[in-house]
Amino acid sequence: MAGNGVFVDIIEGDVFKYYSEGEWKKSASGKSVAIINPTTRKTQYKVQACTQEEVNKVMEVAKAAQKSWSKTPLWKRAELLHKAAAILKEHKAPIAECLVKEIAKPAKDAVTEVVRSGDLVSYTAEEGVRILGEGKFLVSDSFPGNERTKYCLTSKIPLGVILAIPPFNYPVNLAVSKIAPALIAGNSLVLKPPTQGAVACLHMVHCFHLAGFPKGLISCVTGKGSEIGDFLTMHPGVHCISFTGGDTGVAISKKAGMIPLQMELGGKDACIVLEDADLDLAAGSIVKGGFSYSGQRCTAVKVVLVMESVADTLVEKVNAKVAKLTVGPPEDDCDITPVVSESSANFIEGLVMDAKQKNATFCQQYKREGNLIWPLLLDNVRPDMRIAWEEPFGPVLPVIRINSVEEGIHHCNASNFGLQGCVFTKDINKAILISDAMETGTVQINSAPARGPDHFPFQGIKDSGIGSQGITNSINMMTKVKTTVINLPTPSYTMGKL
Ligand SMILES: NC(=O)C1=CN([C@@H]2O[C@H](COP(=O)(O)OP(=O)(O)OC[C@H]3O[C@@H](n4cnc5c(N)ncnc54)[C@H](OP(=O)(O)O)[C@@H]3O)[C@@H](O)[C@H]2O)C=CC1
Ligand SMILES: O=C(O)[C@H](O)COP(=O)(O)O
Repeated sequence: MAGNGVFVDIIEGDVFKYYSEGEWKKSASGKSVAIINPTTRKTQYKVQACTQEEVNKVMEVAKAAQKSWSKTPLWKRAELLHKAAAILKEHKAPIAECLVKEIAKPAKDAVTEVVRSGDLVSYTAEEGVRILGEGKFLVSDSFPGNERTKYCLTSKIPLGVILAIPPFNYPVNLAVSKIAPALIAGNSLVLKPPTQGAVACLHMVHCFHLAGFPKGLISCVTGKGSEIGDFLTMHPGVHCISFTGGDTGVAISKKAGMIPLQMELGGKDACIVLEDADLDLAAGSIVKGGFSYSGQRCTAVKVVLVMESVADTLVEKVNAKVAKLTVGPPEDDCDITPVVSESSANFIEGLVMDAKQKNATFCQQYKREGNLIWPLLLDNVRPDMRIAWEEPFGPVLPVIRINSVEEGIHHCNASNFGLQGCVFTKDINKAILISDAMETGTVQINSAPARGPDHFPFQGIKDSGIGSQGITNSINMMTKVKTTVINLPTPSYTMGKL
């Protein structure tokens, strides 16, 4: 159970503590933030509402801890990360329980998230040892006008203090995808977890604490993003921000100082289905891609663009699969569980009502109880409907019928987002042409969009983000190239020559 066993230190009374200077602390604010269980809509947990002074302290100790951590041998950093990964996996049950209660993630998926996170940490340790152990060696005489008098050695050095802000939907996995690269690269890390998902994050941080990382190297401050977010992101002690979430990221990028930003934001991933597609494969992928975790994935299929000639058959196949989805509480491991908050459910309902008013075809009856929304496929959606462009982040999927591939690509590229997309066809040549034409960070051929496996590059263009994630890219992003140039008095290849 949350806050029990090895986790007993992280809670006092009914409020979870925050983590600073290697210790679990109560905030001087005396205030707490409630975490509402999306299923019961009652307060499940409480976390500290940290103050600006506490943020200042965390930044100060992060700076000092980073100095000695950057001198810690790479293999030792890797060893600690492997240890943390093992502890995390060992305690997957209580952490997964938090995910069930805080964000209504289906029970099995919650366990998968924790195990995947442990694997991500281990892989990052190994990748870090490999890529940070390598540098470049350049000689000067390859550039016009130079003799061979300069030897240039490059290596990668840490940035300093990394601020990590993950979203609610993968609070543990999208936190460690920032923490592990930051640490292996020699940085310190300040985590601001999402409010929904904060308690799962605090448990995860305790696993790093148990692994024995130096004091102050990792900190975790809790509080509402709307209250402490700006103070954190504009803090002069931060040298890099790694953020995953919605439009908040766009606002952060406008306010942050001259520091590297890694932004993974929203998406409206399109699924283009051609006449020659394997329609069973497409239907299965659309249901999995559109409805897993109730559509609350940035990489969810968020609009289907299907050729008119196969649309009836595809819609029929998708509907047959939608009918089999189980709907209910996450504890029962249902496919469709309550969405994260009442405001999110209201937003989704707004999109559905707009589509209804504009005469979309409802393949199922719209049904909602509290935050639980039954899966809904909307056929014959047209571009004047909001659902054609906005991301519901819920179990509602629009189908737009198209008469040409160009029409599909045009719709995809007219979006403000450009995260992922997918195309279903048996013609690989066509698939490649479509992939090149789609303005998205990734295109999947004959499968639904997905971030994983976690070592693949993951990036969005336009409003979907800045930079690229994936283990290797994140490690590189959290480092800076340092060069040392050896200047020779005479060209190095002269000795021994006549
Ligand atoms: N491209 C990607 O990889 C992913 C994108 N997303 C996108 O994220 C959205 C849903 O996630 P959600 O968590 O609701 O996104 P939000 O943008 O609302 O929140 C993300 C994080 O930002 C914090 N935050 C809120 N306000 C501020 C602020 N002013 N300064 C700094 N941090 C702040 C939140 O804290 P708090 O919870 O306390 O408000 C949370 O930790 C969707 O749009 C989705 O597409 C989600 C996952 C992956
Ligand atoms: O937040 C998200 O939606 C994730 O980045 C998606 O991850 P997945 O595609 O591996 O589920």
